[in-house]
Amino acid sequence: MTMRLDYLSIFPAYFDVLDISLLGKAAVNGLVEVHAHDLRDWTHDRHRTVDDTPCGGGAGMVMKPDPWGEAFDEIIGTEPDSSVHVIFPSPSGAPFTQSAAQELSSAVRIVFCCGRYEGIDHRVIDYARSMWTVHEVSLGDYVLNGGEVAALAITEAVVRLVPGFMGNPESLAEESFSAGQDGLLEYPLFTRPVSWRGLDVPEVLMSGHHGRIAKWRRDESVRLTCERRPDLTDSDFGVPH
Ligand SMILES: Nc1ccc2ncsc2c1
Repeated sequence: MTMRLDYLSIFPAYFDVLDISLLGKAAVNGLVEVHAHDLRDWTHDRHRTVDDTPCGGGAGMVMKPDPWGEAFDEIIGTEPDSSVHVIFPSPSGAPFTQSAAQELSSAVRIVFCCGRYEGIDHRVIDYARSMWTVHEVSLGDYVLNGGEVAALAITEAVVRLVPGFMGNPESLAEESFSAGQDGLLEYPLFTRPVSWRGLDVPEVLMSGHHGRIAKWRRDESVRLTCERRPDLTDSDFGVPH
């Protein structure tokens, strides 16, 4: 199954980066198909206008609904289809999580709508909700200049989970937030040399004792999660098992 990814933006060149690295390889292998579109291609005035002043006043500009609607008609179609996932990155969206990435990794089509200015006329999102499966998602409590960087981050989080993308899928099971880690943060990692600038690899990792190594890793994951992400822990995690 090929996953089709579409990106609607006034800066479509942001998505040229998807031609390199693993993502580029996935496109070559037919795992994913990437299409970036310039929203201004669906404007009809000399200045290719995509924004206007906000109704009700206020600072900044709002993205007009018309270009989005015409772009949707051409790129996605005019018939409702719940199998199409439309993502609006937004500071006011729901937090994007690893489980959301996992769910999206089985999608056949994902369309990223990258807003700029103060945002997109809300009727665009309402219309999309009437037609497709819409996700308004935030990457964190900070504001970027537009949705493009967020769309790239979400793309990487999702595509790396597509079956066949990662050479060694077993490595996914041990990552932070993965089910294999019980949603905990990943333990610290080490490799050779054993001693480096006076800093040594923890002895337990060189012991060859798999039970002790597994316990050390679990304890470290619980410790790190309790220290850095108490929001991810519940009463059970507080006590290393
Ligand atoms: N459209 C837009 C603007 C800012 C921003 N910051 C994080 S996601 C996002 C999306």
